[in-house]
Amino acid sequence: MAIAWIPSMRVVPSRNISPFCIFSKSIFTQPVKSQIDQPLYISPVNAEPLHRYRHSGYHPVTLGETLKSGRYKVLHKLGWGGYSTVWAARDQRDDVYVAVKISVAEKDHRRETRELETLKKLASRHPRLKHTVHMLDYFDLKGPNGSHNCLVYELLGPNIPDIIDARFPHGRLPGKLAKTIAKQSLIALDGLHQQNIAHGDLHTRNLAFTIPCMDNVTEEIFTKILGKPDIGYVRRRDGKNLEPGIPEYIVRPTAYRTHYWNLAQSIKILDFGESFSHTTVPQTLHTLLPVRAPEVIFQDRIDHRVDLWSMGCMLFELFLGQPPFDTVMITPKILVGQMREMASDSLPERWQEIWDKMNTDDGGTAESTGPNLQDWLEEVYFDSPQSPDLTREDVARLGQIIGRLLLFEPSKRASAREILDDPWFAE
Ligand SMILES: Nc1ncnc2c1ncn2[C@@H]1O[C@H](COP(=O)(O)OP(=O)(O)OP(=O)(O)O)[C@@H](O)[C@H]1O
Repeated sequence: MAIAWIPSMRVVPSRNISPFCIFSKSIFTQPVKSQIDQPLYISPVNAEPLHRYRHSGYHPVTLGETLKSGRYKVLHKLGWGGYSTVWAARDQRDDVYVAVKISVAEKDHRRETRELETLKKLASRHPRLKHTVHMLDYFDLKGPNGSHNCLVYELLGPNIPDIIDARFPHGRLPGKLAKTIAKQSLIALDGLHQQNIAHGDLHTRNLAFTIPCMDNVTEEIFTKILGKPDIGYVRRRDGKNLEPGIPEYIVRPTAYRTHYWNLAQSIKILDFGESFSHTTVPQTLHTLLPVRAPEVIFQDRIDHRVDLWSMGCMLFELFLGQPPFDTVMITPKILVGQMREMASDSLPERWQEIWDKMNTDDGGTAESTGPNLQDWLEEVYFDSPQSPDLTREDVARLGQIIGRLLLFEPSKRASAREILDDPWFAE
């Protein structure tokens, strides 16, 4: 059955939309009396789309339920993505708190297989990589929407955008913290590349802070630290019972009470759903569009150096608080137009024909007239309402470093190790 989803706080008449609505319990929105009196549909903010709870979609989870024959007790929601919902749980066998990622039940398990293979490879490495999430267990879960692969990870904290939202109102990390995070992500990437693993989807949402160990605190205190779960009940408008695949309620991911820990903690890279090695190079890569390497867009051969382009974009965002390329309404053509301004080299001859076709297909041309990388960095950094804590020289050197990564030609990009060896990172 089709269930509509409205990705905002907009309120619209339900007649043409959905047999379901979400009744707020204080929570996603202020309670709206007319939700009940009139047919309104209000969507929660920052929660997974309800319509994906169907055959081959998400698994409906109830707080307090246990998974894997009573072993993992679900306590809170940590996040969600296009392919999974992720839950904080107590491992009742080993007495530790963990994160359980429950994948959608698509028939094509290629993505989960890739993630699992990479994580197994990383788990077998001793010592384990310090800045890469550790997988602790995995299992299959059968539910009303199909069979789901579940990966159990060490519990991590908020990701970079979460921390910026919670702690840095001007949208930018302090320079020193940005440098620490940049260094740690480069160490992680260097370690992955040395293992012949490409991440394939590096962006700031996939960098999470480690948190202090909470294994000895009670479930009650644990839930307090994560914040009381924010729940919106799902009801059928016609009053009939929900189908088994639809969750009784949707939980909004924890907003983490970030004042409980300091940010001197380190970060780890997560989400290996797009990872590959030279033996499993994927046909297509679904890297987030604004950090997608040009060779992916031009459907050329790809290798681990796609990560170096994404790392260039990520460094830009870490220090400046915004990505180098537009994230709104972006299309591959607009993106390549912007890349041509920022990249330190010109578009390789072998892609010229595809580029010309991109431009003639819809009439317009995307030759951009924006600033180059160095001008753009300075403009974004020094025109911000946040007072600068990097000097003009720092910003110039950062620009040089990013310029060694944002190169169309993958073979010219500096490796993660070479960037780490730049004296600016040693200072
Ligand atoms: N180990 C963990 N500890 C805490 N939170 C986690 C952990 N793993 C994932 N999360 C949270 O869950 C969210 C979704 O996880 P992940 O990105 O792995 O899922 P996905 O379905 O592959 O997402 P995407 O659509 O971005 O590829 C993350 O952004 C993060 O907030």
